Amino acid sequence: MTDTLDDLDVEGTTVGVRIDVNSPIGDDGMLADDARLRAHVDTLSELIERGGRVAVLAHQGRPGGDEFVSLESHAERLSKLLDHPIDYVDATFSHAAREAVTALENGDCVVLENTRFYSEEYMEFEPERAAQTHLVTGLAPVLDAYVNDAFAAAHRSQPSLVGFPTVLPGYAGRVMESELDTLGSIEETPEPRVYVLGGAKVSDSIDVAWSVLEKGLADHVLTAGVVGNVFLIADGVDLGDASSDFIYDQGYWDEIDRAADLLDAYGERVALPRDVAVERDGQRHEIGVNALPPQDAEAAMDIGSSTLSYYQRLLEDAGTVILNGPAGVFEDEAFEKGTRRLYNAATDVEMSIVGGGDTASALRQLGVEGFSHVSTGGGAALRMLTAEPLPAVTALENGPTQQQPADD
Ligand SMILES: Nc1ncnc2c1ncn2[C@@H]1O[C@H](COP(=O)(O)OP(=O)(O)OP(=O)(O)O)[C@@H](O)[C@H]1O
Ligand SMILES: O=C(O)[C@H](O)COP(=O)(O)O
Repeated sequence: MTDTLDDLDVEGTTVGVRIDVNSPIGDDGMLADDARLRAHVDTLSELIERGGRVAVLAHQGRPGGDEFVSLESHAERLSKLLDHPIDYVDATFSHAAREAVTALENGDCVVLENTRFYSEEYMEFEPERAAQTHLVTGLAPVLDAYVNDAFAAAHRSQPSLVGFPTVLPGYAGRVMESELDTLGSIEETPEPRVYVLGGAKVSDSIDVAWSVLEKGLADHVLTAGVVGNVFLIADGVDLGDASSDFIYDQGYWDEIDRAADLLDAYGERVALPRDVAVERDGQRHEIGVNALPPQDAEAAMDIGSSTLSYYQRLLEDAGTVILNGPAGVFEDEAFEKGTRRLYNAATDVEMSIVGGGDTASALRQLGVEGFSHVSTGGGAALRMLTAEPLPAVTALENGPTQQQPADD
C-alpha cells in the first residue's frame, strides 16, 4: 500500500508533484485538449488549499516528435482550471528551477519545464540509479516530499517517476489513488471477464492478450481495429493489399506470427471479426470474412454488423469488460459505428473499465457515457489490468532507500 495525501502534513511543505498532462498539441504548438489536466485539478487544488508549496513536474511528447513542446501553455490552462495563479519556469532542475521552488510561499504553485527536455528522463532506470540522475540530484534537495499523481506514466521507470520516491517520502495523489483502487483488484472483479482489444498498438495488445489468457484472467478476448485485422491475417484471411500494406508499414508484420501462436494456444477464447467495413463508392460497405479480399483491395476500416452482434452477445454474459483502443477509424464518420455500438454495449456490463488516450477522446466525440471507470492511462492501465506491477507504484510502495541529496 502507498501513502496518500491523507498521510501528508501539507502546510508549509515543498512538494514535487508528478502529473501526466501528455496531451494532443495543435499546429500552433499549444495544448489542444485539456482532459488530462482536468484530471489533476483535485490533487493540485487540495495541495494548494492545504498550504503546500507546489512544484509540478510533467512530460509532454517524445523527443523528436511534433508534440514535444514546452509546458507553458499547460501552466496557463492549469491556472484557469484551478482558478489560481500558477507560475511557469522554463527550467526543470537548474539553478533557475531551484530558485523558483525555494521562492514558493504556502499555497503557491509553479510548473517546471517538460522533464523530457532533459535526455536522462527519456531513459529507463532501476530506482536507485534513477536517484543519481541530474534531475533528481538537482531538484530533490529543495523538496520535502514527492507526490505521484501520474498514473498514466506509471509503467515507465524514468527518473521523475522512480528516482524521487527513492530519496524523498512519497505519496500517491488523488488520481493515482483512485486508479490503483479500481484497477488494482482486477482478480476480484465479476466473472466472466472479457477483454476488448482494438486500436493500433498491435504488439502491446498481443502482450496483454497473452498475459491475461495465460493467467486465466480473461474468459474471452475480443479483437477489433488494426489488432483485429492482424488476427484475421494470422487466421489465414486475405484482407487485401491496403490493410496488409498498412500493417507492414506500421512495423507490425512480425506480429502476425505472434497472433497465430496465440490462436494456436488459446484460439477458443479469442474472438475474431466476422465481417469488416471498407469504403466503396464513397460509402461504408460491409464484407463478410468469407467474401474477402475486397474486390478493389480497399482497407478494412471498422468491424461490421455481424461482428457487432457476435461481440454484443459475448458481452451480454460478461461480469466485467475491459476495453482499450477503438474498433475502427472512429475519426471518420463512416467508420465510427463499430466503436460507438461496441462501447455502448459495454456500458451495460456490471463492471466496465476503459483505458487509452484515443479511446477516451473517441468516447467523448461519440458521446458514449456510463462506464464504471474511465482510466487516465492507456499503456499503464493495460499493464495493471494484466496484474503486472507498475515501476512507479512499486517505487512509491518501497519508500526511500537512499538519503536525500544535499543542497550545495
Ligand atoms: N481498422 C483500422 N485501420 C486503421 N486505423 C485504425 C483502425 N482501427 C482503429 N484505428 C486507429 O487506431 C487509433 C487508436 O489506437 P491506439 O491503440 O493508439 O488507442 P489508444 O486508446 O490511444 O491507446 P493508448 O492510450 O494505449 O495509446 C485511432 O487513431 C484509430 O483511427
Ligand atoms: O500518454 C501516455 O501513455 C503517457 O503519458 C506515457 O507516455 P509515453 O508512452 O510517451 O511514455
